[in-house]
Amino acid sequence: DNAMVFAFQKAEDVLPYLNDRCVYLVGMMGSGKTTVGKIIAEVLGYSFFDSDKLVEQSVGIPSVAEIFQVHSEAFFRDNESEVLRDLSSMHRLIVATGGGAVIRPINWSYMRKGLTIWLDVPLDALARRIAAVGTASRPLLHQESGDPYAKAYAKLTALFEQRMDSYANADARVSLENIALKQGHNDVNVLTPSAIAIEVFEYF
Ligand SMILES: Nc1ncnc2c1ncn2[C@@H]1O[C@H](COP(=O)(O)OP(=O)(O)OP(=O)(O)O)[C@@H](O)[C@H]1O
Ligand SMILES: O=C(O)C1=C[C@@H](O)[C@@H](O)[C@H](O)C1
Ligand SMILES: [Mg+2]
Repeated sequence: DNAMVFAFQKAEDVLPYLNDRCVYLVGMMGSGKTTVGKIIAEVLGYSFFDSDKLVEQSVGIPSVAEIFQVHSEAFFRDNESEVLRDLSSMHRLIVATGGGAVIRPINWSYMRKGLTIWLDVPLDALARRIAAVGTASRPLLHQESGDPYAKAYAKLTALFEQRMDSYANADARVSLENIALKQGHNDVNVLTPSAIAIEVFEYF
């Protein structure tokens, strides 16, 4: 599509500024770190890593939800920090971090070696996206009963309250609300992942 063609062009312009550094995408669950990160990596010719996936591989358990169940959130967080430490010694990577990676200061000491970008997405849009795919893979949002949208929205609100100052540590904030407004829309859902990737390049 057109946005992808434009993203490839824009990538060529911004590559010299990035200068082989890694890019860490931070943001709430469902903000698009994995989806947008893969596109950014593709157009830049960088390698993509998802820290949640790397933790699953290093622990030898195939899902974050099971790691939380079999071990604990603390065990997951310890492994997440080790993964980020290992990635921080590499170059030319796009890293989708876990939504909670920002809460540990040690993780910032690793991520600061590269460029950190906060994908800031309104909570109602997050809850809508997550309700559409179900909460089974996101243990902090999972609920056995009730309306998935309402439950996800309530939990996301509580998490965001605790974490917003930590997300704000990022070098840049990419606000989907602001991008949509700039383009004359009042719904962030019109923004495609490739259009968002292009906006991220503004901060390189
Ligand atoms: N721009 C977009 N428009 C519509 N849907 C999107 C957009 N970006 C991502 N999504 C959808 O939202 C859901 C969450 O996206 P994604 O998995 O990339 O988020 P994430 O930030 O990696 O979340 P997590 O922290 O839980 O891993 C996915 O189902 C994805 O397809
Ligand atoms: O926001 C969070 O705390 C999380 C986000 C996911 O990426 C996973 O890292 C895990 O489900 C926890
Ligand atoms: Mg992800």
